[in-house]
Amino acid sequence: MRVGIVGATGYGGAELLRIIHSHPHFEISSLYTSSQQGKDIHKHYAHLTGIIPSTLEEINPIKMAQDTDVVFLAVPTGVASQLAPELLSAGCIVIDLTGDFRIKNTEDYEFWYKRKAASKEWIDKAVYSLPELNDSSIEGSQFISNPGCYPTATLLGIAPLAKAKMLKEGSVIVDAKSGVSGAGQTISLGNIYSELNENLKIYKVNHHQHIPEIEQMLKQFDYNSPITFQTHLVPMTRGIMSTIYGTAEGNLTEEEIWQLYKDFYTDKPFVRVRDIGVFPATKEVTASNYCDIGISFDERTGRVTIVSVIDNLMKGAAGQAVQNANLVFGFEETAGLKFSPVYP
Ligand SMILES: NC(=O)C1=CN([C@@H]2O[C@H](COP(=O)(O)OP(=O)(O)OC[C@H]3O[C@@H](n4cnc5c(N)ncnc54)[C@H](OP(=O)(O)O)[C@@H]3O)[C@@H](O)[C@H]2O)C=CC1
Ligand SMILES: CC(=O)N[C@@H](CCC(=O)OP(=O)(O)O)C(=O)O
Repeated sequence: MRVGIVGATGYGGAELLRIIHSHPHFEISSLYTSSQQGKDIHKHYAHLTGIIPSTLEEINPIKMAQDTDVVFLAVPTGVASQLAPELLSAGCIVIDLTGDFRIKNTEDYEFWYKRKAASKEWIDKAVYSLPELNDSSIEGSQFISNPGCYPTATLLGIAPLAKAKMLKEGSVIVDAKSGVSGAGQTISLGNIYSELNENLKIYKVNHHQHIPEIEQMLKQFDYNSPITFQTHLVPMTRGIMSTIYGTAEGNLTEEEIWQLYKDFYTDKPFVRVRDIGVFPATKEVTASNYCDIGISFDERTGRVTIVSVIDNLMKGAAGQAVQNANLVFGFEETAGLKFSPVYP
């Protein structure tokens, strides 16, 4: 299958290139840019020298539909709302990594993202796919909305308890932390070395744009309360740790809660539930598509602590996008994604 990538010069795009380069069923066909037409990709990314010889092309939906079988959009949020409908109308299959089509309620999108929503017609056509939590097959879908990085880690951490209706309404608090590549390659004052090094910062307090995405999915599990969700920037390149607190209902023991998680993810190749009392670190999933989960139940307080880690560029973005593309084309879910984490 011929793959086109829009935003190949960004971090998500670079990670897509790394995966697709050795994918058994996909091949890199065309790379598209809004600012570097005619340049070779290795002029932007020297690490790709001699590996991926490809010249960046201008974005032209009609030609893209002819030249590719699937297009990944690794562009800033706000860009896909215009671009995706043009590509879809031209006949492309689109996997969108941005936030533009995840939130089904346009008022919610505009409130949290502070920008105009995409057209409702296309939002309704977009299939939001966090593969481990999908109720039905996405094979044959034309338009996939790939989940956000924090929602992926958080929802995989909460889902088994929430779906089992064992989380007390109003009790969920999420304390999440991300490496700096989560902000992409765009330069900003907050992301320069002297601001980040030996520093820990909370940001977007009570206003993070991923809150409605998480709550939208929790509603599908019949958990209807708002959540408290905070995000922190950590001086590391990759990784997200989402630490989730919630009050457990149903008088289960720690072992029973752990078993619930083991059973829930038993046939899910990318989710690894750790043994009781063992908690994952971000480095243990670096550069892989795994989400690792650790669980503890405090009988004194009745609260469960769940720790969920991912690589934001992999399971949080490009890895999950390829996992979704595999499912759309009916390939093995793990095709091209079987590599182990890079450690140390
Ligand atoms: N980084 C992460 O961990 C995650 C990112 N995402 C989402 O994935 C998307 C890509 O993120 P990321 O790779 O980090 O971002 P980057 O800022 O690293 O890259 C974005 C790329 O988009 C291209 N671009 C910019 N403006 C336009 C435009 N008007 N039209 C077309 N292309 C444009 C640029 O390439 P060029 O100038 O060559 O066109 C740029 O390289 C974002 O929507 C982000 O929210 C989702 C989950 C996690
Ligand atoms: C570290 C960091 O800045 N992370 C970004 C993740 C943004 C992202 O992935 O945006 P969408 O999924 O909403 O498009 C943030 O917290 O906004």
